[in-house]
Amino acid sequence: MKTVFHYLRTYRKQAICAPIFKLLEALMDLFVPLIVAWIINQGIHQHHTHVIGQGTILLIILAAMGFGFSIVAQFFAAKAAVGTTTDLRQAMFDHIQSLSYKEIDTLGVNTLITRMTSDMQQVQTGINMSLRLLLRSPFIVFGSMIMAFFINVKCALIFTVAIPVLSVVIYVIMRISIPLFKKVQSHLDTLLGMTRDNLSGVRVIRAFCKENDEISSFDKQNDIFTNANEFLGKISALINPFTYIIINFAIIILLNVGAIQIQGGYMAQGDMVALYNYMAQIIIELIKLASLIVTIDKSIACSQRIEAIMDTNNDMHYETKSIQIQSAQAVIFDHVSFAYDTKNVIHDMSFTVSKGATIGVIGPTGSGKSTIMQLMGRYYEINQGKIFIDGANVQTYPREQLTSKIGYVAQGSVLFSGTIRENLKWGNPNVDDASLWRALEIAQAKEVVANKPGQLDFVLEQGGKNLSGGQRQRLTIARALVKQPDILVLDDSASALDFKTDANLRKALRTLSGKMTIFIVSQRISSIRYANSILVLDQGHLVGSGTHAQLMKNCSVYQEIFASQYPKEAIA
Ligand SMILES: Nc1ncnc2c1ncn2[C@@H]1O[C@H](COP(=O)(O)OP(=O)(O)OP(=O)(O)O)[C@@H](O)[C@H]1O
Repeated sequence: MKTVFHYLRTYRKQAICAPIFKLLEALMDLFVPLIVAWIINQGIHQHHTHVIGQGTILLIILAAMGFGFSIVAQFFAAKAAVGTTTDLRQAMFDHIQSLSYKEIDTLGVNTLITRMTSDMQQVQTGINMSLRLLLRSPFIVFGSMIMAFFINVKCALIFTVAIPVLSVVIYVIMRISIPLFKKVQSHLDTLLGMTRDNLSGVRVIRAFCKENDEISSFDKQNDIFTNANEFLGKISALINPFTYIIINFAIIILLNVGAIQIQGGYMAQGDMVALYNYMAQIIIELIKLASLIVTIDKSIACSQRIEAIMDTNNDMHYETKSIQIQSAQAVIFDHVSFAYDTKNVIHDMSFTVSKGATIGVIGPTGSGKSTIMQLMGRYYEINQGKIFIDGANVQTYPREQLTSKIGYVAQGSVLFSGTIRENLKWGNPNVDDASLWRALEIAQAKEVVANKPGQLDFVLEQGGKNLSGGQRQRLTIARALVKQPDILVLDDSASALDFKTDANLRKALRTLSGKMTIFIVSQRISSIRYANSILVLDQGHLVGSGTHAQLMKNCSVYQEIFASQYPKEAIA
């Protein structure tokens, strides 16, 4: 809860005013039974008609004042709740941006989305309700008890027994339901993840006729979520019947004791009505308190889930002072080993890449090609060895300086909703249109954009889904080029291009040779054949490096890949 309180502090004034106005409203409510008793005892019983008139006017004034106080309290509570969660949501978003790939992998995207949306909404409701009702309900409950003592001590003793019993019941139910709610939210994470995977992979699902399988596994997860939610609902719903039983039992005793007191002449009939009204007020407040407790339960569970994200810190530390570097070597891997979890996926890897060279990276699926590309940008921290970019250890770079050096085009082409121009300018907001067209030309995307209505102003839908796979790949390559990085990494990012476009792309990239160090990760020999040097990976080991001709002589893995793609040439 400390994180929520931290952000609530900004709205301190509103957070203090809301309960104060709510208590003023409650105070009005507490006077009502006394005035009713006065009307009955003095006005009706003693036939003082003017008391009835005065009492009625007083009741109207109290109601109007209570209404006014209630509206002001609602205004302050809403302002504090919405303001706090807006700030917290922004802080959480900023914090997630600062997390490393490893932390995001560990947490999972689905839970991050649930925590930013549904959990945050729950916290907002919790703050709003707490500010208005958390003090009001106990104030009315204890206020009614104190008023009861002023009216009749014997009858008031019934209140002193009923209220602690009620408090214990509510506390026990609360203790049971908080952990249950956490479970429900984690089921919601899973359900959301399934929905997300299903919707983003809808084409694949249909292509494999897997709709029925998907529907049945969604049904299963939906049932688990529903059952957990129903169970939580049942436990929470126990609060009302239990509190009603206790209160009604207390009312029966009150009526009995009250009747004896009236018959003995120790209490007026109007006082009995007032006592009954106080008991009724206690019921209403306890019902509110019960639903408030359920809401607070949920908010506490949700705020703990939000806090867990805010407490997750990026274990990578970046230098803040930019470094001056100049080296003939663009990249050096010096005995690098790396594991995503416990098992190494990169083993004692060493290689050196000269500036301006074009390097091909090839190897079977899962051999570690993408991993070593990501290690260069320090997306993950290595376990052993050192990586140097431009002669400096990646761990000595400020984050922005390292990021600006590397233009990484990942396997999956990620584009965002917005115009093509906005997407291309991600890496360099100050670039002019002429430079954008140059980058598009090299990336073989010039025609794609030229043929779209509005050209650079053509609006891409979410994920760029109004483009073909190959068109998306070309735009992501152009986006990386716009950044004018020292090192360009094309991580299997030409896989959706036809052979002719792929060949044209490589030809255009050659014009950058000498100015930019280029890594081309590919499964196709044709894409990397003419690179200055080729790195061959197998099961996380560097099993060969050199030109195509050298590897054809001395690298069996490379020979095998070649033979699988050019069977005729391999035999010859
Ligand atoms: N985020 C991750 N968490 C855990 N393991 C991972 C992660 N990413 C990759 N791996 C594992 O690391 C190994 C190397 O994966 P990597 O993606 O680097 O291979 P690759 O050679 O690029 O494969 P491909 O050609 O299929 O893209 C694989 O065994 C893979 O399962």
